[in-house]
Amino acid sequence: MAIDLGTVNTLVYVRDRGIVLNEPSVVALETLGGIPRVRAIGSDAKLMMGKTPDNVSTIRPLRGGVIADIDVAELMIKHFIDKAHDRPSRLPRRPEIAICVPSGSTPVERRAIQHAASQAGASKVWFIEESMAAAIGAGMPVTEPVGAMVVDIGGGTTEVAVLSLRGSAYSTSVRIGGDKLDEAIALAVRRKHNLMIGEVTAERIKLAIGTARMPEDGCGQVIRTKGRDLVNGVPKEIEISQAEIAEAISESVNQIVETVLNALENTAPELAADIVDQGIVMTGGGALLDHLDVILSRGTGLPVTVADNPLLCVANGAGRALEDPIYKGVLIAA
Ligand SMILES: Nc1ncnc2c1ncn2[C@@H]1O[C@H](COP(=O)(O)OP(=O)(O)OP(=O)(O)O)[C@@H](O)[C@H]1O
Repeated sequence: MAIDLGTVNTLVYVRDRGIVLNEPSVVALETLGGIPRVRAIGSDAKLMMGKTPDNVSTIRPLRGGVIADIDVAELMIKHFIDKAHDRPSRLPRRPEIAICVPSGSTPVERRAIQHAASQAGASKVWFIEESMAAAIGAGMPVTEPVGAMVVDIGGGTTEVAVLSLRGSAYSTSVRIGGDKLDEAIALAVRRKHNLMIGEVTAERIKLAIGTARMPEDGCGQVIRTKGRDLVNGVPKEIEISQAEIAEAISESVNQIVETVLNALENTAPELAADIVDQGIVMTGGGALLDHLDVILSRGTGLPVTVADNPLLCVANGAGRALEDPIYKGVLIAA
């Protein structure tokens, strides 16, 4: 079994069956008589975000590429492993589990993750770097003596790595991902339209009309969105254009391009030459942002491709690393 423990989504991969679980990394806690208990985890908890009464809170235990709430993260991991077990399967009772962790996680956090996996029945726990898993999942030649650059844009972080011979020749991570784009959209709507919107609405706008490039006609598509008027406090509906979104997220997009340029500058010449031939591969949900590949290609002067099913690359790659002996060495024993 392999788990992609993401800031926004958690995926569980099971040998011979592929991805059996793909749910938001969200937990809803309800406090009754001063004692908190779990109300919902995953998709059900996400539906409650921003709509809870005072005694219920929705928590995203991973934020910005780090584990913000270890106890809740542990609960969530155990729940997802149990749920994957519940589905009819030929899962061994005590599987080996490879977990893909945020690169910024500390030894204490990794121990907590290991503890949660062991509690849920893992016979052995392995860790795998997110960018390595992403590259394997994208089908990149990570076992060969060829430099391969992967840019994994998740919810909390963007990980950039140059991989060769099952190892990482250079890697870096910045706390810019889908969440930052959503925040930038919410801020722009507040500043320009005096309208307060929640993070779920901001993400919905991004998924509907988000783009990394200014529309050629200067405005692009327009959608209507609702929120609370900051002046008189009542609900209101406004129209927002693709150009406004492109402008709002441009700073974050530029930072992603800068991070990749920085990585290229720090890459050994022979590996850099391979990247010129092979190009850059983007993975993670952020890779689906309209025209981001074009902007990155323009900024670096290199070919850029988006992996097939970029949201699934990390989980598929971690699963493959566990099953295929060719990847021996990329897993780190917990
Ligand atoms: N079509 C799309 N356009 C733009 N962004 C998208 C699209 N589809 C998904 N996303 C964004 O991708 C992000 C989730 O990606 P992913 O599941 O790869 O992240 P994660 O693995 O949970 O995060 P991390 O790797 O930082 O821990 C969310 O911010 C989501 O809004």
